[in-house]
Amino acid sequence: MEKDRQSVEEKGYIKGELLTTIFHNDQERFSIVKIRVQETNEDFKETEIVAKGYFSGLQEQTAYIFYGQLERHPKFGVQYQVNTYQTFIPETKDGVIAYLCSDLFYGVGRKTAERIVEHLGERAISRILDNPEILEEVPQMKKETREQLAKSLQENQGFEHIVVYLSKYGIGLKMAQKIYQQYKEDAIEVLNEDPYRYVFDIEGFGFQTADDIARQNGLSLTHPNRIGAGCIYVLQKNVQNGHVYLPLDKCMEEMLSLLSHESLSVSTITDRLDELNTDKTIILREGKVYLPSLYYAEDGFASNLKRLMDSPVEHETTEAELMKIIGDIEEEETLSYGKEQFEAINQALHSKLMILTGGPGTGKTTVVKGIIKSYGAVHQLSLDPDDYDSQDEYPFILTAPTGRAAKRLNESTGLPALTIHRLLGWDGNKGFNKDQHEQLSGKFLIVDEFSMVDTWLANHLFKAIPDDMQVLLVGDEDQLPSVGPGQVLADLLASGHLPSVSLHEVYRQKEGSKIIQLAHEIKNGTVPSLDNDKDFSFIRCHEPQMLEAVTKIFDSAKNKGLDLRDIQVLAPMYRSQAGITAINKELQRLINPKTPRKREVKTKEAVFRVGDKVLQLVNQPENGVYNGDIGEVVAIFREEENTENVEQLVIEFEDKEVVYERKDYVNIMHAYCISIHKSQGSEFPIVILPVVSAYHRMLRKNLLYTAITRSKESLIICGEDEAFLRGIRTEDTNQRYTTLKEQLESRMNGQAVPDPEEMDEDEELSPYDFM
Ligand SMILES: Nc1ncnc2c1ncn2[C@@H]1O[C@H](COP(=O)(O)OP(=O)(O)OP(=O)(O)O)[C@@H](O)[C@H]1O
Repeated sequence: MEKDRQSVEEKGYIKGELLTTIFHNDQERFSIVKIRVQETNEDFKETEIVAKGYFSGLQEQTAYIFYGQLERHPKFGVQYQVNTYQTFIPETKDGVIAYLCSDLFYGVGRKTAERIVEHLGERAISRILDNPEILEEVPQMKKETREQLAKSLQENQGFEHIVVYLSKYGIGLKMAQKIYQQYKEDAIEVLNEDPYRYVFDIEGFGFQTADDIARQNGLSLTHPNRIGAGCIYVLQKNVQNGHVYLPLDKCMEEMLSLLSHESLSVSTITDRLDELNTDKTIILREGKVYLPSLYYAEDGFASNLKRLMDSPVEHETTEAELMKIIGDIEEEETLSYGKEQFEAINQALHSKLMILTGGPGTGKTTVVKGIIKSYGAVHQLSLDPDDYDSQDEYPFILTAPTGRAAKRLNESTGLPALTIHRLLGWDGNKGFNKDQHEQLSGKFLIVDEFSMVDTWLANHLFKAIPDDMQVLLVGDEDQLPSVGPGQVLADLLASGHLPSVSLHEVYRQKEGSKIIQLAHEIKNGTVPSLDNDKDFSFIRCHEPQMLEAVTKIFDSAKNKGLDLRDIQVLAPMYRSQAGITAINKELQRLINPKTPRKREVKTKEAVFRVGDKVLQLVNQPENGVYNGDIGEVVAIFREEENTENVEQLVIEFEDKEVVYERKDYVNIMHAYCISIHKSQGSEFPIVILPVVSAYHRMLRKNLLYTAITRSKESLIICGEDEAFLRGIRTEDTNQRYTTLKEQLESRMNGQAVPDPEEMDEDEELSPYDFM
């Protein structure tokens, strides 16, 4: 600290609190920010100043010391050009209060922080660290808050030192937190020894930052750690694009471009890749480079598929008895199953594992119900969950990858359904409770929306399926593949090793649905007519008129008395004049404008108001909310209005209310308009779909098909015919690199001899260790 103080006095500096970020370019890490000046040795008298420079991870409401020089901009006046900066650790009364009520300390709001300083003085932090019981002198502090604060302070003591150190390299508070969590007090030692380890161990730590630090520390550009980190970085980037592996030559090409240095040859990189493969940092097999988590996930999934396929099916009914059972169900349901549907029911009862596919309205749900009923009848099992208890568990497990898809499955079958994460007991930190050691209990598992399941989740799910369970995978292979890596459903179908039935005949069309007709025309590659119909309209407009068109349509739907949650705008991309961000802003202005009485909170990206429709962006099993859940802001509490003394935003989801604090606001966004990718697994009564040529990079057949099949009652496309027609003719040519088909093939042909060493490794590895 002494050394830092000296440098403060020697160099020009401004110490101050960051008020807002005016501009930020993520790629270049360049920001323009506004600072409230607290102290400076520069010739500057104003209380606020605009500073610009290359920062990463700056936090609003945090104090920094910026080193740089004043500049006079001809248009914007005096600005501060920042060369370096660091987070400021408080030593004054106000500083200690601000620090104590920052996001670092849960449950301490401004009032509590003020009381602490009032009773313990400016040296409060060191006094608490010396003797945590001193907090008992502070009135109105709950025992848990006192204990939590003392514990966090102890943790953060080491943390403060690391924050200051890392900030020299432009590493912000948030990233510093992640780094500290991983290495604790060894963080600095790791950084000095090998900054590239951060790329391996810390999610989101960029190769470029590690490279900058390594250069400053004088590490050679041909250092083996640099090549290793470059490889991991290239693989991680490709996993984000859905690939399970990278062909060696492609990996090499990307690494050469990333590491660009004249003395780095193909042979140096090849040698290094061999070493990385030997110590299992990567897996290199037959010219393919994998991250270990994905190699073992694919391998584990294929092994478990084979294990299940080799287990016998318990089914002792004669064909005649089965015919009778299905006939009785037809009578009960007052329908007659089509040929494909009958085949699907019959085959599912005889198969250990079966895939059921089909477009909208082909009767997938009808068949699922038929399968459950006939399985119940064959095995004389009641379908009523009330007839079971913890000793004798419910035999049917119905599950889906998202909360909304699970809810739909529950509504359409009338049986209990839950998300795969919940089924497997995911608790976020420790991973899944259910696995090969503690498997699921039940007799028949049905997984809906299987096209959304990625390689990692498929591996976890199948590990937990016991030998005596039958499995039905239901999906639509024409929809977008999973957001995570792999194309599990497509690969399983392409392998031809699993029994599968595809339903083609459309039943809902008989009720005259243009939406379903359009979906099937897209699927079959025929040119659809875009004439308006009772459940379909095409409103012609171009990009500049899009915001106006969407808001008008939205408004008129709302004026017809429809619930906000029933009208959904779906768009392919965030940025563009008619992108998701712009549409959300415009719809918020129309639907939920600012009023003097309406409470709101501001973040860097958005303003959230009471009444806003919002989307959850990540899985938070601890709160029971999952990526893709849609809710409404129902209350905003100021910090002085609750016992926790922190600002709170309350969001109501379908069956629960969840409280968000400022640090959680990054996990939500407005949901008037959401991306088509995020809408997978959900359905909405009314879908408004903007399609203009400005989206051309994204417009693909599977994307538009997914969007259209989200609408249940009414679909309104607005935009350009040509853009839409071109989009549905454009196949997604971004083939994902996967080896599931081959893995399965070799096992089914009896060629696979699993390496026992690798199998052991599989036991220890959790894919999420690598995320
Ligand atoms: N064999 C049949 N005879 C008469 N009606 C049927 C038959 N099969 C399905 N239907 C009806 O067709 C409609 C669509 O069926 P279902 O909901 O099962 O299809 P789906 O493939 O699950 O559709 P989506 O994917 O759009 O939810 C329903 O109203 C259903 O009752």
